[in-house]
Amino acid sequence: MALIIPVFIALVVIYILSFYKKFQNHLKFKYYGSKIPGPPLQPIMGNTYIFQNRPNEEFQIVFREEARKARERGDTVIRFLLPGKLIVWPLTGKALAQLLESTTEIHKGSDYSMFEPWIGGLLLLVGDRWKSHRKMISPTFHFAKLEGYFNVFNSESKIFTECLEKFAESGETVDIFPYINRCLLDIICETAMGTKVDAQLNHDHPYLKAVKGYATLMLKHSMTPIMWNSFLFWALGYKKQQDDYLRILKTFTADVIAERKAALKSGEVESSSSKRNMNFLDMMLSMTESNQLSEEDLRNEVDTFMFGGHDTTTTSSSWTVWCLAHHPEIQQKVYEELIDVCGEDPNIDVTYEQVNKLNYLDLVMKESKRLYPPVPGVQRQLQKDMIIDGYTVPAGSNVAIAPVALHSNHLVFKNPEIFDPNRFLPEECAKRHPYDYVPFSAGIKNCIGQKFAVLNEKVLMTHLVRNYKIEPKMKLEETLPCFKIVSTPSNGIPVKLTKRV
Ligand code: HEM
Repeated sequence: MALIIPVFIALVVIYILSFYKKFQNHLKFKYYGSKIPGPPLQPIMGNTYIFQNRPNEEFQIVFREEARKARERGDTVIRFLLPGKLIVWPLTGKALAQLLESTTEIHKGSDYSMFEPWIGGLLLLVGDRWKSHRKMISPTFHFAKLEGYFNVFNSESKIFTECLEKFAESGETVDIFPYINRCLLDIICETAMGTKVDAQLNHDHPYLKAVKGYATLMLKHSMTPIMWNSFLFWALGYKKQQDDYLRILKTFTADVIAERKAALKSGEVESSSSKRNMNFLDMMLSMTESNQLSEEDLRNEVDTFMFGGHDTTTTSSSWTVWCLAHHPEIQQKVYEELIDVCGEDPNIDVTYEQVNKLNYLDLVMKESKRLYPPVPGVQRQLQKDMIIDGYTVPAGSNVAIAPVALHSNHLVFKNPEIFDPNRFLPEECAKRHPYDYVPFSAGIKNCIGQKFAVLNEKVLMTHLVRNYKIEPKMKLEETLPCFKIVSTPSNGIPVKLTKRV
């Protein structure tokens, strides 16, 4: 009993000190932030007003607009100041180079704290653990392995086109986004985990609903200072929401691991004897058996792959469909190339060699990722002060790799709002700084699944475009990329499909 009062006082002091630390940071960020160009600051809330009372789908427009104004002033960086948080966006590939080429500034930004209880794998790791995990996982994406995934890419893409057939027959509008989402979840589970989940046949898959809910909660957290206090986060009911989503997400991946372990143990499936031929999960399982990886590391990497491997590709493929729907002449050119390279039969499997010959589709997909970057931005939290284009950005600030701003640079991409695949012809690419276009980020923490993602999307497109003519059922600007972890379309991807004969 006698201890209660001192313990209580100690807790109060710790609580006040933690606020004091935050307050000190706030003053530091305010001091440096006010010297970096950016939108006007309000006394305490800084730039919070830019995001308040705005629907999410307007955020990307606002960011592009602020970046455009900054460029017109001749600035190459822009800052956003929130209470206790300084965010700096380099606006050109050149200004971004210092961050992307650093081998030490690879810590994810403070917004990723919400990610931690969900996916603690490669994406969030740093230091020696990151290096050793990256080395272990890289063979999953060896080109010979990628070729081996083609069976699954083809068979799941065929189920996808079959699921759409009823809409072509009835002429009814279909929001193609959830169809792509389920197909790509099936693909990542089967290729990387060796497990069939048949999400395409089970439309209410709880995992997909939980991913969506968690992403929305994360975004709300990053934009709402009141949620940054863990007590208020709990008291306002957000912690319960978070825990409910986490339970679904974690149970799903735990089940995938358990099923694969059981199937291997019973001899129902056989893992390859050579590491080069193993799928991602079998390779991770063999590393846990030899104690190179803990059970927790294994679960974290599976969670990372599951998320990284389907939500990004879904968003990317969906925007490519939207671009094709709105540009019939470009769609026709893609179709002609497909017939030329893959032949007349729309249901025949496509091969690795054929896909590598689809040069025009490649340009189209690159341009779609420019206009609608699937990951609009990632943030790094600086460990040390960094000078970016003459401005001191203090340690603890967040610096963004922001394709949403870089890809709309009118000084690099003329008329950036226009969809023009020819921007990616080799002679055009040669005129730009390599970091002016970074949908998969760059440097040592770049996307490990980039090649997988591109091949997967290409195979999906070959099946869709060979089978159907796609028309939009909304104006281009009536569905907009949200500013979430990925650029989800605000009103889906509503299209009309007509069976090609
Ligand atoms: C169009 C699809 C994709 C896009 C646009 C994309 C984009 C990105 C971006 C922007 C990063 C962050 C890099 C950074 O912090 O600098 C990243 C990292 C990562 N991505 Fe992807 N990604 C895609 C597909 C995939 C796929 C299919 C997988 C796995 C199968 C995957 C797995 C990962 C992993 C594990 C990381 C963390 C890498 C590390 O930190 O070492 N991604 N991705």
